[in-house]
Amino acid sequence: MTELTLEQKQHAYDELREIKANLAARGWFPATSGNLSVRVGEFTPDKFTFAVTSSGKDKSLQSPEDFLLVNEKGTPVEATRLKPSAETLIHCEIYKYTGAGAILHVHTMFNNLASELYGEEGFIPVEGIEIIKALNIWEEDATIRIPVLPNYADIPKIAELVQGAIVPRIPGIVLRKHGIYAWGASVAEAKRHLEAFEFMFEYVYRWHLLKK
Ligand SMILES: CSCCC(=O)C(=O)COP(=O)(O)O
Ligand SMILES: [Zn+2]
Repeated sequence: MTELTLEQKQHAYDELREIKANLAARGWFPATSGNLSVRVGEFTPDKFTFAVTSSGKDKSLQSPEDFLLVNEKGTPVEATRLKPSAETLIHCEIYKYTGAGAILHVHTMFNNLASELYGEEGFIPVEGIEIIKALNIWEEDATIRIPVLPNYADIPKIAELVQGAIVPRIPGIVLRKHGIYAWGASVAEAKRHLEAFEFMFEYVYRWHLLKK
């Protein structure tokens, strides 16, 4: 596998910096929550590298210590005192089984509420709303099911469930009462998917209240 260049690393960090600021401006990283990653260089399911946010940082602030490079096991590939996100193993599994280019994880009020509303079912159903097309699903009145996994304290235990939870046409997985992982081929696509999911969660929750 070819060595990464400094330019590739800087480009990935620049992309993460930009999307981090964008999502922070929406208040989508309350209380240091959330993590982001971008894959860099060549990919096989068993060997890849990605840039990920360092753990525990206030994601609404910028610092020279915001990102680091890790391998497919979530281990830093360069000497650093930075710690990768505590949830890096979930990113590893998503990359391995989807070949995605970027993953965005946020905790929002509406993804938490929707995840609890449908937590027992194991998926959040979304029926016939136009924004489903943002996931590149074009059928009329499409109904989709966004997978929800239990929010175990032990991250490796969650990571084990990721492969089985991935639904090929749905680029996201929700952790119950925790947050969403949304992915895409690029940061721009992952952002579009994330925005669509968050719209759906708000719709699902508000519609649930209106129906009562
Ligand atoms: C304060 S939120 C608890 C951890 C979490 O769910 C999260 O997304 C942030 O963890 P990280 O290690 O990536 O900062
Ligand atoms: Zn989280």
